[in-house]
Amino acid sequence: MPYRIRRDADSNEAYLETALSGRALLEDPLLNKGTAFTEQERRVFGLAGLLPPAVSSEQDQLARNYANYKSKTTDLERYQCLTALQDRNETLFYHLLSEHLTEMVPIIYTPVVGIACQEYSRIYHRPRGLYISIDQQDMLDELLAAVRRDVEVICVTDGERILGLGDLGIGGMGIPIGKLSLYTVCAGIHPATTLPIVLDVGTNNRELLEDPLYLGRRHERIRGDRYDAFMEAFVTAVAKRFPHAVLQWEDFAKNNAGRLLERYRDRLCSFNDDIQGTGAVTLAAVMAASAATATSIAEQRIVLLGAGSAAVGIATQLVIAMVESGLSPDAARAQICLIDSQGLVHDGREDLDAGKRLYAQPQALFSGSNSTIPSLLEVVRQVRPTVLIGAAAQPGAFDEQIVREMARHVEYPAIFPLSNPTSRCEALPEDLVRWTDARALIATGSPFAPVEYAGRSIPIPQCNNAFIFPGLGLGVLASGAARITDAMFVAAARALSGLSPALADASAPLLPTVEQVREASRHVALAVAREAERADLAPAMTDEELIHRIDEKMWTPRYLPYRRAS
Ligand SMILES: NC(=O)c1ccc[n+]([C@@H]2O[C@H](COP(=O)([O-])OP(=O)(O)OC[C@H]3O[C@@H](n4cnc5c(N)ncnc54)[C@H](O)[C@@H]3O)[C@@H](O)[C@H]2O)c1
Ligand SMILES: O=C(O)C[C@H](O)C(=O)O
Ligand SMILES: [Mn+2]
Repeated sequence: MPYRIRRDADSNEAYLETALSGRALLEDPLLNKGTAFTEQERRVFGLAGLLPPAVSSEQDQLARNYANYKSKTTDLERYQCLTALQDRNETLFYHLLSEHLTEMVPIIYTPVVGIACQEYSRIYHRPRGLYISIDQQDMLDELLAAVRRDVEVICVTDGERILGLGDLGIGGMGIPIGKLSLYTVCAGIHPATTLPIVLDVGTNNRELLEDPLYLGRRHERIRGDRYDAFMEAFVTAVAKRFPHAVLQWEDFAKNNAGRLLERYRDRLCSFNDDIQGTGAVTLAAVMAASAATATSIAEQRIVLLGAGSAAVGIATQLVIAMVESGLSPDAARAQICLIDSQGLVHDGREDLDAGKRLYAQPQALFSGSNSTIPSLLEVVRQVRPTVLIGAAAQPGAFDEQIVREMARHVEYPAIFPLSNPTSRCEALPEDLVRWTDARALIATGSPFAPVEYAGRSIPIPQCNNAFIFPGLGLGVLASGAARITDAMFVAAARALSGLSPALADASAPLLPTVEQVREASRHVALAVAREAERADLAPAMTDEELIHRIDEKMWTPRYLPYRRAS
């Protein structure tokens, strides 16, 4: 690390000590304060002449950067404006974000990060994190060593399933960058300790392969043994260089997502966010909906559109929670219907993988159906679900007929179109409100403005794994947990659902707002740490000790005075 945080012996005030000076100091985004360097700091660090003469306060800089942001006319320009700030001054970037969460999180995260990934090779201006190609397998140790920082959280993708947008190759790098920014925004993890990585194994996206500006390797995706050997070498190198880091797998295509999770979950502290993080936030929303309707989770009849990473992750955690509330695993699974691109997952189908087969409904139950594989509408008609969840990236899939059919049988239908970005969402909240006369309990994957209906303004909560993974990582790091388990995600879900505004007022949103996410992450972290201890994966600590460790890890982005290291 090129710096240390110390405390003054007399005043006990924190200060930052660094040996960097001149341009090198201004060019390190973790250290740069730009025009806020004081006269004295400018003298001590050799900055004279390198900055305009006026000294700005942090507030002046916030005002200047916010005005600059406000002058942009498109979302992509807003994204570029914010990432440019991140690349020159991280403290100011996070300070500005923390004051405009509702406005800016949708820019650096879903939905706008999706456009940024699609346009990655056109808007590229500066590298961030690590880009590792499959032909660099024998250099992995070297590449990780060059990071020269103590990394605590890694987020890695191979770019094959970026949100609901498909294979974006190297452009997928926008996702690990955005996810790690959220670790800092939502849980205070210091940006110096995070590392985004894209593993470039090629792309099958024709448009990218033919784009002269494309920045990734220009070949089809490499699969099979060579892919697996590369992943194995990657994990081995990570475990050697950063043995205590949390490794988050993100936006891998379905087949690889599940396999990598299973292969590595017991080898190092790793989890798959699309499977487990999504499972937990959705479980929290279902728990809150159960409480709001004075029912138990074991009574819910759940229909999931999609049977991929997100859907299977959601189903897995619903089953754990239903079993905890008294059902047998078989009885719990019987209450969950998965629907994939062919239709209902049922036991008459021969095309099911092991993950789906577990949830196969008896085909005989659906004998009234017109087709051998019942459609979503037919399933809704037959099952009369209390909860309808979308994770299939099929915009408009929850159409008026389906939603009205569901709402005929259930007083407060819970409907969660979770697919991202907004362009992939299964239904628009304003339609859901209208079709159900505002009875629907709604939560969406991407953010939506409140819906105005019958003289009311109905806020739409966001059901996004961002309410889970930052707090989970924080809890793992604070407790020193050795592994990450499904039970930790269920604990996280329980903690999050405990903060649901709907517990006190059944008509309130099912989940907290993004403005409350830092507090939510703190609760999630404590619950995760407690579960780690219960499972003997972390040393025993009092609540007080744990909370102290969690709070100590939560960085608040503010400038410190600087002193020169001697
Ligand atoms: N809100 C969140 O926190 C969150 C988290 C993870 C994923 N997601 C979103 O969920 C979506 C799916 O992600 P995933 O990782 O599960 O992807 P995936 O590729 O693993 O799964 C997609 C699933 O959709 C099914 N599908 C495709 N077309 C269909 C159709 N016409 N009808 C029914 N099913 C169809 C596929 O068969 C597959 O089972 C993405 O849009 C992603 O952004 C949201
Ligand atoms: O990135 C998000 O907004 C959530 C999720 O991880 C996704 O892949 O859609
Ligand atoms: Mn994801």
